[in-house]
Amino acid sequence: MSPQERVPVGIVGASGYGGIQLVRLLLEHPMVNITYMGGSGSVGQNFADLYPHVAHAVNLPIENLEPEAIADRAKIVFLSLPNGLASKIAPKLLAKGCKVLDLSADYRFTDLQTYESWYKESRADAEVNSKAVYGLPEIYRDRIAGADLVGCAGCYPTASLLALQPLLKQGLIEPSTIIIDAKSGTSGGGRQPKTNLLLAEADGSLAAYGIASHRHTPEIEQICSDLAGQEVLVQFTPHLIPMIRGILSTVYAKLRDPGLVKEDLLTIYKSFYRNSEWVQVLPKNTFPQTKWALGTNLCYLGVEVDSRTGRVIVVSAIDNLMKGQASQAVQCMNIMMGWQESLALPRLTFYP
Ligand SMILES: NC(=O)C1=CN([C@@H]2O[C@H](COP(=O)(O)OP(=O)(O)OC[C@H]3O[C@@H](n4cnc5c(N)ncnc54)[C@H](OP(=O)(O)O)[C@@H]3O)[C@@H](O)[C@H]2O)C=CC1
Ligand SMILES: CC(=O)N[C@@H](CCC(=O)OP(=O)(O)O)C(=O)O
Repeated sequence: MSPQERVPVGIVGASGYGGIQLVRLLLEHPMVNITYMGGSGSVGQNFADLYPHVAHAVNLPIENLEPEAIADRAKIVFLSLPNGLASKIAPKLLAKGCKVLDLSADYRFTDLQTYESWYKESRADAEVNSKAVYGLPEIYRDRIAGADLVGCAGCYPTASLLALQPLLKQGLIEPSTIIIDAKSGTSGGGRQPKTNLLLAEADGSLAAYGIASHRHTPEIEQICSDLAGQEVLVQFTPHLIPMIRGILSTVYAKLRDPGLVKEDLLTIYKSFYRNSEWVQVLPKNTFPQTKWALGTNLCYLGVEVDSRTGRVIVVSAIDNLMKGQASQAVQCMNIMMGWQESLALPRLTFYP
């Protein structure tokens, strides 16, 4: 297919970490052609000025956010912007017939009051929001297939929900006992300078943050409640780890049947994810490392049971910029467009 025959795609927030990962993936995608890049501080520069190492592959200007102009040039638009901006642009893009994938949190919540109270932003797009689908294909593939607007899942929620899904769907745990202990590399904080992400501040140190208050808590709870068919509250504690990319999420919960052993759980997990090529359930006594997932769309899961405490423990590893962000958005696009789901999605790490 020549570039002119491919579907034109726009990336808004192209200069950021999500933006450059989207560029990398979409340049390798056989069905799309990047025709528009948008931003704010980088407007007027060329993408290749910001990332000279990709100048041989792409050299588009970064332009102002003008929904009418974007819709004239693109049929699919990725919004990779700080929270609170997508909800101002997406309704206009949708009205012009675009399909929209938002990488921020704006379209992840079915209940806008929850979004407003956790994100301290008021919203005037309830009707549009009601049509958004949560972008985690291993949970909502069928809904994504019919959607025009996808609110791609957050990074910590992706790792944690893929670990929890079989347990909640099959009623294997007491939902009120869920504890999620998660660690992220510093790229999770984005490319904009922040003091706590400086090498001199983050290197050689490990710290919890957002304890009992992180904004991913209600997102995880919303999907857990849907999976369990009852209201679920979780204890979620994220940590900043002195490395660049990757998330490791360790999930704990009490088993309803204390007689279950790890072999039972492994059989359940392998069967549950047998048709999910992006979720790799590891063999007995094997637990994931974040470096295995780097640069890939994979989520690795390791499963254990502590018969002494009656708890199941699931360890989940993803690349926060890939399955936690950009490649998951491309996976959602493939499903929305009815294309082969794996198009342009890396399955092998570049790490040794
Ligand atoms: N980093 C991660 O691990 C993950 C991030 N996300 C979410 O994805 C979104 C993007 O994150 P990330 O790529 O890390 O962020 P970055 O900080 O790296 O990039 C943000 C982008 O937004 C653009 N931007 C900022 N303000 C405006 C504005 N007012 N108008 C237009 N463009 C603007 C910037 O453009 P410019 O340089 O031109 O100002 C930049 O391209 C966020 O909502 C984040 O929460 C989701 C999952 C994981
Ligand atoms: C290390 C770090 O700062 N991580 C970010 C989460 C990453 C992110 O951008 O969150 P979304 O997945 O919701 O977009 C944070 O804790 O807010």
